[in-house]
Amino acid sequence: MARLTIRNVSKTFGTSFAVRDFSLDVEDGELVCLLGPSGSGKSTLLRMIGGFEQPSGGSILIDAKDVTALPPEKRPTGMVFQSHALWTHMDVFNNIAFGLKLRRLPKAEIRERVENALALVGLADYGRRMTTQLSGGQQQRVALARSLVLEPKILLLDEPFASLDQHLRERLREEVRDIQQRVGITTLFVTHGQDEALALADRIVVMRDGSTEQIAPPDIVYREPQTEFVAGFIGSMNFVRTSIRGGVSQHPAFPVAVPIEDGDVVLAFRPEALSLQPSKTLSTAIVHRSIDFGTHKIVDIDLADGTRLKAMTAPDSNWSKGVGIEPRASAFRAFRDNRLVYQSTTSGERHHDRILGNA
Ligand SMILES: Nc1ncnc2c1ncn2[C@@H]1O[C@H](COP(=O)(O)OP(=O)(O)OP(=O)(O)O)[C@@H](O)[C@H]1O
Repeated sequence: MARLTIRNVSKTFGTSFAVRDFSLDVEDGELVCLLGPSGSGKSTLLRMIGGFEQPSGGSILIDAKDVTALPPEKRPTGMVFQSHALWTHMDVFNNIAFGLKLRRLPKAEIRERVENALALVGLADYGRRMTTQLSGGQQQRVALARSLVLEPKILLLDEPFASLDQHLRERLREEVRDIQQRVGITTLFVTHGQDEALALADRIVVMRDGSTEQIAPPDIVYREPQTEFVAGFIGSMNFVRTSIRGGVSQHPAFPVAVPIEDGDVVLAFRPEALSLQPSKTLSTAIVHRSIDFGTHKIVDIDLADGTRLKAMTAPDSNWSKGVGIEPRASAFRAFRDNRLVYQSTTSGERHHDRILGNA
């Protein structure tokens, strides 16, 4: 078990920042996902923690010990990469045993630890197979076992399942979560898949351009995005551009109260927060298409100004052509220059409005 502290870490390549003034504390046994689009600095950050890249500034501590200047082999970290890089001339057993042999451990101990690691990743009978005779998923399990057998304090996973198909990826991430909890190992997991992060993480760090946009548990990142970027990156979100005058949105379909300073904002709300009505209500939209997911329908509608929105409706509902939309029933958030400036929440019959302190 170990605690990881990242303090004001930056990394520049030439004149551009890959990671910018990044700080994070990861608790004992916690699984944190670094989530962000391609190029947001996730891998660079992970490689700096593993010692494969040297920070341009800042420090990295494991259990309060500064490891910033240590090479990878001197750090208590284990890293699993996207491409597993197993040795093809060795069988599975020897791939996993390799690091233990370098440490000159007694043979009997090596055998026991390798067998335990194989059992942990569900490959108990695969020790004598050559790695070329394994499926992609099995190869990634061997890569994971090869890391875990060295009993690192911190496990670093860089998109380990990116090359696998969706079904296998989902199964393996459940397994990783299971193993991670059984072993209780502090873990950082890099992904650009929001589903993966939502399913796996104790906390998610949403990254963009080398900086943190939000650090929070998955449900909070989903329900309370702090920036427009996070709102758009996690889950399905509707955005409506409008301007606020005298505390009221000027958009004809969304004349909602937004008690903030005059100016342009983006209103954001989930498909499940938009209710459709028969078209006799105030504002109307045109149904573009409707997709039946069995448990619910997602209805794409177009507003008069061309804005396309998604509404989640009951599976037995049937919307076509013109519909009314009910803005008062929407729980929305307002963003200005990417920052959250206002949120409204609906609970039952009562409508609560809350102005944020920093609005
Ligand atoms: N060795 C390098 N030399 C120059 N620039 C680099 C190097 N490694 C990374 N970068 C740049 O740093 C930025 C962050 O890259 P990084 O690989 O950390 O992003 P990422 O979020 O992991 O992306 P992906 O999901 O595509 O792997 C990118 O702009 C990338 O081009």
